[in-house]
Amino acid sequence: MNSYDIFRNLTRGIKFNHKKFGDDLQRIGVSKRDKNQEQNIDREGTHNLSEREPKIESEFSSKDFIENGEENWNVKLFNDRIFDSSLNTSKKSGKNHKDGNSNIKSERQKQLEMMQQKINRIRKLNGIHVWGSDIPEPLLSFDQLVQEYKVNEVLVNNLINQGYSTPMPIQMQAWPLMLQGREVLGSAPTGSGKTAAFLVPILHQLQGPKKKGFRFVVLAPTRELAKQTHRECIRLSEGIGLRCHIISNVNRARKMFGAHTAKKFDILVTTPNRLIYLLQEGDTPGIDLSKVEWLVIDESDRLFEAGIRGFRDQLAVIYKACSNPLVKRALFSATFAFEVQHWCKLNLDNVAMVSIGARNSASEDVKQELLFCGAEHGKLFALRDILRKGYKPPVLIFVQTKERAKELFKELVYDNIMVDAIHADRTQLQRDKVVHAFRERKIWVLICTELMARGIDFKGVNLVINYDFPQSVISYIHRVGRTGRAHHVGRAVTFWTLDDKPKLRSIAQIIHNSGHVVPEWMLTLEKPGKRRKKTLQRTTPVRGHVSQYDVYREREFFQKKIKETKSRKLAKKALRETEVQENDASPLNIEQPLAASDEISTKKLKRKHQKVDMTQHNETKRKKEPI
Ligand SMILES: Nc1ncnc2c1ncn2[C@@H]1O[C@H](COP(=O)(O)OP(=O)(O)OP(=O)(O)O)[C@@H](O)[C@H]1O
Repeated sequence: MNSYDIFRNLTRGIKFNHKKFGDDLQRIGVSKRDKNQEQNIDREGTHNLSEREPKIESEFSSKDFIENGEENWNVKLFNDRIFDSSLNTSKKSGKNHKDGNSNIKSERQKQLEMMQQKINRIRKLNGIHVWGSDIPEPLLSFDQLVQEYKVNEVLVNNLINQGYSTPMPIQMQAWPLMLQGREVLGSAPTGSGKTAAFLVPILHQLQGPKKKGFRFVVLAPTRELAKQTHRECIRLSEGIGLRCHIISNVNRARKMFGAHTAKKFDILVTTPNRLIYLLQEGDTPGIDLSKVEWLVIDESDRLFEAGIRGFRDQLAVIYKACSNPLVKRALFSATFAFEVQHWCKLNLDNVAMVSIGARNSASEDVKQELLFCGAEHGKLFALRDILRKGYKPPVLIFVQTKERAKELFKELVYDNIMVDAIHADRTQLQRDKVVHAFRERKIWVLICTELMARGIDFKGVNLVINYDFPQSVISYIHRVGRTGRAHHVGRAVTFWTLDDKPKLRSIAQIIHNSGHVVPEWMLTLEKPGKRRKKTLQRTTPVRGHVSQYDVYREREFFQKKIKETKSRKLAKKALRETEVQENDASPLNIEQPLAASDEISTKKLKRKHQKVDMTQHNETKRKKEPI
């Protein structure tokens, strides 16, 4: 239910003076009643706004918003719908309307219609899809920020100093919405400026430092992304005086944010885990979030995931800690989960949803291809082949696990390539150094795990190689999105083997949808059933070793183990046999009659001993013989 629904329910049965409130009623979609309606209403004695009002949820449902992400999706605004519907209801009312049609469509309505058409055109041109009530017009230039929304000029200059000349589509629509204080769910392709889309309006609204404590919190799924957002925040707020902090060490942060010192800061960028640690450890929370005015969840679908990978439980604790009743929330991501959308509709106040381009699609600026490598060891040949033919650094290579990252690193480090690896086993300091060196172009090829798949903005990555096939479509979109950012062109090559065939169709479809060529048969592969799809999403194929050398080494290791265990078993057996022999020789056994089975086993033993004696005899004989 949005604010207009609430308004409609509250005003049920109330008659409005159309002369006085004409403009407002028109804005929320109540057309001037004709005579028939007037009579009906009088008879019923009510003025049921909700019945007259087109329900946006049913006409322009969230499903439309999500599913009609295709190009032919006709963006219809809430106001547009209302306007059309007011005309439609008048048309339906028959004769009276025919005469009065020209009166209803007043000059002002015509102007409104034209304006609306213009807005629709802008949105269509930029692939902007919106859902919600009363969505403002998109901004087209930075000047509009200053002139219409009175945004701090220092902030706008900081944008220009970054080399930005015009707003990106997500910024065009998210800026006016957030500047009006609206809660937003924003989705736009990778590398399309979502960070600035939420930073600019909030930095403006904070109105400089206020010594109140944290008023703006940004949550990011990884430390690397939090660091990047923190840096961007400092860059954009330069000259405004806002103090931005990132939690790198929780113990230091605890001392820093104690009840008094926390007042020094305005903005906090962190991962949910670190914040939770501060909120829950000890008797009193190590951080006060009661003054938070804006809470932004970046990579929202990742943070909303349930289970060990997700942060859903942590988010609940953080929401609770942001106890300011006026706190506003905004969620952004390149990929869109129905669950997040559903949550937003239920929990956010008059939420506005903005989506750029088709839902869950890879960036069109990335040239994507699939490369069949046969089996696991074929990948290393393929990779060396790509690197040998010539490549333009920086290059990112994604692998499935940290073990594989280490193995691949060992392989490439001797190939005369400036290569390094980043994964969860490396210390924070090492990770920071690697990221820094990669940004500085001291490292040409960076091997990484899923850790670096989301949000990280390395300028000018030319090539992304999915050495291991991604676990899901979502993972694919984020991984290849590390290149082709901010309208630069990039390339992504995805290796696949027969083990990856079950997931091939979905990834091929994504590549096909973004306008790149994939073999036709891949698109017609059988779709997995619902249950299979779920298990596929959760599991990854067990991959062998990266290098053939490791395979041999492992085989040798196991063969040695098997030999060892065999010889151990034999030794044990021999020991047991000697024990039996000793027992046989004991006077106790001579006295006692043997059981039938014992008799057989002793017979067997004797035969074996005889055999052993014979072989020993033969060997000694052979030794004595001249060669
Ligand atoms: N208006 C703009 N004009 C030009 N470049 C911009 C603009 N806004 C942001 N950028 C640049 O675009 C790049 C990508 O921005 P950002 O990291 O915010 O993308 P994103 O949409 O958050 O990507 P991801 O989904 O991968 O997190 C950055 O290098 C940023 O500096």
